[in-house]
Amino acid sequence: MFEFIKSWFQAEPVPESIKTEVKSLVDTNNIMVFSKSYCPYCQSTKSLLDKYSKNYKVVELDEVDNGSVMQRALQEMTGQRTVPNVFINKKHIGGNSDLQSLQAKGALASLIK
Ligand SMILES: N[C@@H](CCC(=O)N[C@@H](CS)C(=O)NCC(=O)O)C(=O)O
Repeated sequence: MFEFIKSWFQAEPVPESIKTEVKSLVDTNNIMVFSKSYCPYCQSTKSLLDKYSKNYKVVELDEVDNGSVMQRALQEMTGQRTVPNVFINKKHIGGNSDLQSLQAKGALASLIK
């Protein structure tokens, strides 16, 4: 048990290649969503984005090989560990609640355009 707790706190550093992969996804997609397929908050985010365009990029972190390491890279980059983790035009937006509040303020449409 102690070993398990120790390994949790002493996780391997995130490889540069994974950080580069995450940055590249953010840089090459106007709307980038890091998601998990079973996550209800992610579903809300995708439903909202669908109203604007189907043309956004989603990576389901639970369905790709390096998903958990990508999630750690995102935490290092943004301070946010949870999904969805949303970027619009390379800018970190935050999670579903952040996206929904932009929508409620009427600020999302202009951000996406
Ligand atoms: N307030 C957050 C809640 C997001 C959240 O709690 N997501 C869960 C998945 S449904 C999560 O990331 N849990 C940790 C994990 O999956 O590693 C938001 O609005 O995006």
